[in-house]
Parts: sequence; C-alpha cells; structure tokens
Amino acid sequence: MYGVWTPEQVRAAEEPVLARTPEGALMRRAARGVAQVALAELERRTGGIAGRRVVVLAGAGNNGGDGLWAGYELRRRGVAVTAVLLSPDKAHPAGLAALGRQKGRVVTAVEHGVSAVDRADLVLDAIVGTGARGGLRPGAATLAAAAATARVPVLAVDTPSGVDPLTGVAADEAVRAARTVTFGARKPVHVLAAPRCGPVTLVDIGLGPELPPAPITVLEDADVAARWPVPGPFDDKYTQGVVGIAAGSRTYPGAAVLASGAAALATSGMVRYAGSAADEVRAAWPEIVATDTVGEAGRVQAWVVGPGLGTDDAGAQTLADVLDAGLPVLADADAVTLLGQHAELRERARETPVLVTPHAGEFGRIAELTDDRVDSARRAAADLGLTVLLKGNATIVAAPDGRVLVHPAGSAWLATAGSGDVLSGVAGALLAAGLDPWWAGGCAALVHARAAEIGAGAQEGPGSPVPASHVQRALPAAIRQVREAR
Ligand SMILES: NC(=O)C1=CN([C@@H]2O[C@H](COP(=O)(O)OP(=O)(O)OC[C@H]3O[C@@H](n4cnc5c(N)ncnc54)[C@H](O)[C@@H]3O)[C@@H](O)[C@H]2O)[C@@H](O)CC1
Ligand SMILES: [K+]
Repeated sequence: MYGVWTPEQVRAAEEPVLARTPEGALMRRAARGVAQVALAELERRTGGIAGRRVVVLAGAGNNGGDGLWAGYELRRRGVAVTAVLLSPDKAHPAGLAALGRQKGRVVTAVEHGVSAVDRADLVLDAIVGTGARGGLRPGAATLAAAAATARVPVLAVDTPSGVDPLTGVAADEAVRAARTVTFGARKPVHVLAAPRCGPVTLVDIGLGPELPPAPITVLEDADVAARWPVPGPFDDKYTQGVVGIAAGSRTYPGAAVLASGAAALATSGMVRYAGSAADEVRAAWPEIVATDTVGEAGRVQAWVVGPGLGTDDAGAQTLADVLDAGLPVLADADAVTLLGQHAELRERARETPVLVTPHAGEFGRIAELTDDRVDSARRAAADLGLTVLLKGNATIVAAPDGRVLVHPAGSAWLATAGSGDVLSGVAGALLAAGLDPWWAGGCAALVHARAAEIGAGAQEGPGSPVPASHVQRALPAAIRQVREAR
C-alpha cells in the first residue's frame, strides 16, 4: 500500500526541507527527476535523445521553474528545447537564466508555441502544479489542445494542468498526460484522475520525515492477497463465514443471481440466499442454499441486502430484519435508497457494522456529494456512523473513524449494468469471512476492477465490453492474479 497527501500537507512538509537545504536545491532535484523520465520517454518513443525536440510549457510559478530547469538538463544532453513562457514577466528567473546559458530557445507568443508543439517529440506540461486555481487560461488551453491534436505525448510536471490537484476534477481543456512525474509525495489527483495522469513516477525530494500520517491509502495486490480468506486444513463450510444474500425480486431476479454467484466465487465456504428469486438462484448456482425469507435463511455471519430488492414496504421490512440481526451488513442499491428515505433505518444502521455501496446518484440520497468526493465520503461515513464505498472510476472507501482508501480502476469497463451486484456479493462474502467493512470494501473493489480488466481482455490489448455476468465469471482469475503477489 502507499499513501497520498494533500497539496497543503505537501507544502507544509516542504517548508522545513526548504529551510535546511541550499536555495534552489529542491527544485533542481525535482527537475533532474523530470529530465530523467523525459529522456527515457524520448529514447523509448523515438529511439534516441540528441536532436529530439522537447517543448516546455512554463507557467508563472515554481511548477514553471521545474519545467525550465528540466529544459536546462535536457539541453545538456543535446535535446533541442523550446520553452513557451505563458507569463513572460513571471517566468522563474533562475530556471530561465539556466536554460538561456544552454542556448535553449524561448518563445512567448502562443502561435509560435503552437508551431513548436506541432513538431515536438515530447511536451513538458509545467503550466501549473499544486498552486493551481481553476481551469486553464486561454493561452495554456490552446497549447494543451495543440499537443492533443498533434498527438504529441505530454509529460506532466507534478500534476496535469487544468485538473484540480486536490479533487481530480478536470476542466474539458485540461491536459491529458501520457505520464506524470511528481515530487515528495503522491497527491489526490494521481489516484482520483489516474487516466489523466498516466503512470506516475515519484521523485524523492526528502519530504518523508516531514509528512504526517497519510490521509488517503491506496491498496496494492499484496495487501489484498494478505487478507483474502483462504481455507486452512481444519476449516469446514461454516468456519469460513456464511454470507446471506437478501436481494432480487420477481421483477429483478438477475441482481440476486449476480450477487449470490459473486459471493460463491469470492470465498470458499457457504452462501445462503433469501428472497423471491430463490428458483432462479438455485437454477444458476446449485451450491447456494435458497429460501424465500430472511427469517427462514438459517445462520449467517454477514448479510448483503439491496440489489433488486425494491423500495416498497416489503423491502424496508427486509432491510430492518437484516439490520436487527446484529451482524455485519452490506447495503447496496435499493437498500441505500431505503436508508435515505427512513430515519429509523439509519438509526438501526448505526448499531451494527455496515458497508454501504452507493454510486454517485444513490450517494446523494444519504448525504451531500460535492466535487471533493473524498471529503464527501469521509463526512458521510462520520455523520452516518457507517463505512461508505462511493463507486466511480476511482472508488473511495471511508470508515467512520476517518480512514480513507481510494482504488483507481485500471479500466472503465466496469461501467456496465449489474456490475454493482457483483461487487456487493464479493464484499459481503469478505464481511462474512471477518474482514472489517473498510478492508472488505477495499479488497472487493480491487478484485472487482481486476475481474473487469480480465473479462474485457484489457491486460492483453485494448479490450472489449464485458457484461456483469462475465465480470462475475472472471472473479476466480482475478483472485488468483492478486494472490500471486503474496
Ligand atoms: N516549493 C518548492 O521548492 C518546490 C516546489 N515544487 C514545484 O512547485 C509547484 C508549486 O509551485 P507554486 O506554489 O509556485 O504554484 P504553481 O507553479 O503550481 O502555480 C502558481 C502560479 O501559477 C499561476 N496560476 C494559478 N492557477 C493558474 C491557472 N489555472 N492557469 C494559469 N496560471 C495559473 C499563479 O498565478 C501562480 O503564479 C509544485 O507543483 C512543484 O511543481 C518542486 O519544484 C519541488 C520543490
Ligand atoms: K503541471
């Protein structure tokens, strides 16, 4: 796992390091890191370095300074560097002087910048970094668009300009980077807007000892592998945790089949189903014990409730029964809507460990969703006293005690009907196996996204659409792949 820190925390950590290092040393180190990645990128894309053309889009602040100093390093290796100054009077003086000493070319008119970008092998986006306010200004936007139109790869310095470093919200004209080099610590943008950043390289500038505990955690395969429930020689079907699924209805039996089947594939042990789609579940999954009601279901260690349940009185009663069982509960889909509608269900949900898994629309029924998705999820978890998994290309899991993890999906193929039902079955099975809701949500999100990648064939090539039943089918392969990281 690794940590992510806010721009404000990174700035605060920089202060003491800046104070005890010679002036400009930190920026030089950052710039050397950028140059190194740029050189590797040139070599990989063009087979050489000397004479290759790099354009530095340099803004007014220290981010522009990083870019100009990186341009200086690249000139020393024989690269043809053109710097486009977006605010000529505010360009970083030392960086600009250094580039001048190496006979780097400097232009200030946007149209000259555009023609340089058109012929470039690589563009360095040093327009703005963590000091960014709002979207790109017109000149910067024109240059970013020119790089996109000419299909020139962009290496973002610290953060892709035009994307909010804290929230990852991107204006249309924002830079879409092929790669990003960041300094000191990863920032939220790198995981909340991962597709805008490309692969991220972290350059150490000595901030480590100055950083507070990370406010955001990102899980990696090894973390999930270490917690994924695996039977031991003395286990039987009961000892590994039995999960109950209260989902589906006569109108939506598919949700029941997707959630129960996913639970059966996620862990060994046992799955019980309770609801009006019992026949369909039995037909698809003969190993699942299916009954018509929660009362008849027998003992379980956790409940999944909600997918395809309906939001009528019967649905509300099922949710109430499940919450009153005093067991961990995964509440998804209609259960989220019901929690939004009934204050007394929200009160009952405080009394038992609950993982609630809304998409953005459902989230709005239980709490306020702002552009700052991490902050919204963290507040909702604290206010409601339950763990919130907010779905999206970057999934956020926030526990009431303040822990937050983000899982950036490797692809967007999960944006398909029924994929949420699969996630609920996986996470519910992990709750039954004894994982706390935060870990259950994080581990399920990672494996679920991996199953979509595998199902879509996105690890071997560009991929193709993958319906939810195929995501479900790819779960065993995803679990095996993740467990290999042990
Ligand atoms: N403090 C340091 O010594 C270090 C800072 N580093 C770099 O410094 C950056 C932060 O520098 P700053 O705090 O100077 O801030 P930035 O350089 O990110 O941006 C601030 C400047 O850009 C302008 N600006 C803000 N929003 C804009 C927009 N939407 N469009 C166009 N211009 C805009 C502002 O007027 C201001 O002059 C980091 O991202 C990193 O790249 C690194 O060099 C590491 C060391
Ligand atoms: K940038």
